[in-house]
Amino acid sequence: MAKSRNTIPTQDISFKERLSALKNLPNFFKLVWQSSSSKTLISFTLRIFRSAMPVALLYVGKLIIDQVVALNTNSPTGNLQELWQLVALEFALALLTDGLNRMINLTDSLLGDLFSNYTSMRIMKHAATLDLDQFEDSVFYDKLERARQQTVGRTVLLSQVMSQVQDFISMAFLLTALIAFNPWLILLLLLAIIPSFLGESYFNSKNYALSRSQTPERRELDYLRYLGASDETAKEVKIFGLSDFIIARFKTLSDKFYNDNSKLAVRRSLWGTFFSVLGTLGYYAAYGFIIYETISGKSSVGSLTFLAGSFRQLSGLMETMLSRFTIVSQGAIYLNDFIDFFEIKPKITQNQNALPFPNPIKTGFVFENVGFQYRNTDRWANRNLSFTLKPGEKLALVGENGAGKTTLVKLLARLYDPTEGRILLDGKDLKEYELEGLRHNLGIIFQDYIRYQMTFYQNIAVGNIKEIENEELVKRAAIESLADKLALKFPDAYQQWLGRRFNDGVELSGGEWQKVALARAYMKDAQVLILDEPTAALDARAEYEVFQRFSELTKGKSAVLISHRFSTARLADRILVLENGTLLESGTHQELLKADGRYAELFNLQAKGYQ
Ligand SMILES: Nc1ncnc2c1ncn2[C@@H]1O[C@H](COP(=O)(O)OP(=O)(O)OP(=O)(O)O)[C@@H](O)[C@H]1O
Repeated sequence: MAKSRNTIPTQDISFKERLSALKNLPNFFKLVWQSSSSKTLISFTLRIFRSAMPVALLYVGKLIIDQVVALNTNSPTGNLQELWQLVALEFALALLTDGLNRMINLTDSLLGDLFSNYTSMRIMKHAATLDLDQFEDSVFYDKLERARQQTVGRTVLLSQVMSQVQDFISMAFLLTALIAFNPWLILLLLLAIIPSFLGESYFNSKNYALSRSQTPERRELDYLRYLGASDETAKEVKIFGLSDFIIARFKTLSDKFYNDNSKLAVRRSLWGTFFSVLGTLGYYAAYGFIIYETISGKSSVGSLTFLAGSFRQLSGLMETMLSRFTIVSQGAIYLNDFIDFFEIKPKITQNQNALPFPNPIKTGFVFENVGFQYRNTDRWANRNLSFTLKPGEKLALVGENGAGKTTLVKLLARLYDPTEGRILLDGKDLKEYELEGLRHNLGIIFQDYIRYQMTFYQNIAVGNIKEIENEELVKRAAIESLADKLALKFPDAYQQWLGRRFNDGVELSGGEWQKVALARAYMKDAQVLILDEPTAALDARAEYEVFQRFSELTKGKSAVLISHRFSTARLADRILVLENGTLLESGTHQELLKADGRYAELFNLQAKGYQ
């Protein structure tokens, strides 16, 4: 399992790289704004008000203390009424601060949810445009996985950036006050904070590099978690007694994960403690200095509390802002993955002046020396394939496992484009036609069709989702594939939930699922019907009936049947025998038997089994 994985090297991210990643922030805010412009605006406005609160509170506090001292020393500036007014003002400011905090948290969390939903949808939308080939690339998959993580993780980035702006304004207020008193205090402040900032930024880049290098393992952990505890895998895991094997692999991986992470966390914590001591030292040096100035009569007691409070708050704010800067810039680096994902473009596209799919097809499909290699392999899944599929013709593809039958169908549907040679439709390259038209005109049921954990009705309607409201069509498709009898057995008839994943779902047998999947092929008025081993799970009677139906229903249409059962294949007008991706023989059942080649050999082998 581990061998097949691509490993991503642990790279350190330099300060410069992190700074340059900040250029992703405008794009990020564009997405936030698109998620909800009103909530973004509200959050921003609330934070501006909130940023003025610390200095206002401290200043009112200073005025209160000066009043108290004046009243105690019977100074002429003492005024009891003013004192109580100030206390009431401070009380109101405290209430307002609390209210603003709550409103900010609420807006951020709502905005975060909207952002997460919006970006999840954007990811699904973009993923749908990409090629099958791209999904089979593990580097792509890692990117998709990291982009997916962004949809949740980035909501934190959102409030972090907003808080940064808020703290910046608060800091400007406090700094003005501090500079007015003594600019040297600022120097002390910086000296106390810079080591802590450098430390934070160093460890954040280490964290990012580590977490990035762990993406393949994280995917494997998720997969193992799914294997070890899911309804779809439970049966086989039990029968083969795989649980210990899966858990052992999980443990090895998760232990390695834990060890790598904990080493870094411990180092980070030790250095963090050291830097925080430096910060505290800086604060007390400044505090001592302000006390000295007050004792020597250069400033009032109120000013002492104001300055000490400002200094403490400023040092706290700066520290938070600096360490938040590294979090924000790190978050911005993660955004690279997100933005990268959206920059992946599909290769299987259509031209601007693409031709509409012909209706009806006139001369049919022609494979001209078609060859295809899957990504990251030197093996040819198909090679030197030349044959035609005429309108109205029924073609059967036979051949041993791995002979290239399914690949041929995928090429026909342009899920992949040929590596060499070309496929023509009515004399023109398939690439010149509109993709949607092509896919709409092919009714394909793959052997690994999806068993949707949805209703029976929806399971059929997915064959032509535009017609989901067309009840008559769905029911007719069910009748045509012989799936309609299932509805009679279900308590909820067509609205019966299928599969066990959700409440009240009914599980079907393999053959029953196959009938449901077959109904999808009849949902569209496709010109070419392709069934990839459509009857493998059907019993003998059902198979016979399905094919009777199929022949009736596809009259005048082209059809491709992939089957390992020769009783099925022999019904075709022409049979293509594939071996190692190439065309070995072709002809009618009788012709091929007469030729006494591979087809005859395989046919007789199967017939013998029935004797
Ligand atoms: N997604 C893929 N990536 C890489 N190789 C693949 C992929 N799918 C199939 N192959 C390889 O391509 C070859 C042809 O596979 P294909 O699925 O076309 O065979 P098939 O004739 O349909 O087999 P079966 O009868 O078992 O369904 C096989 O050797 C297989 O290993």
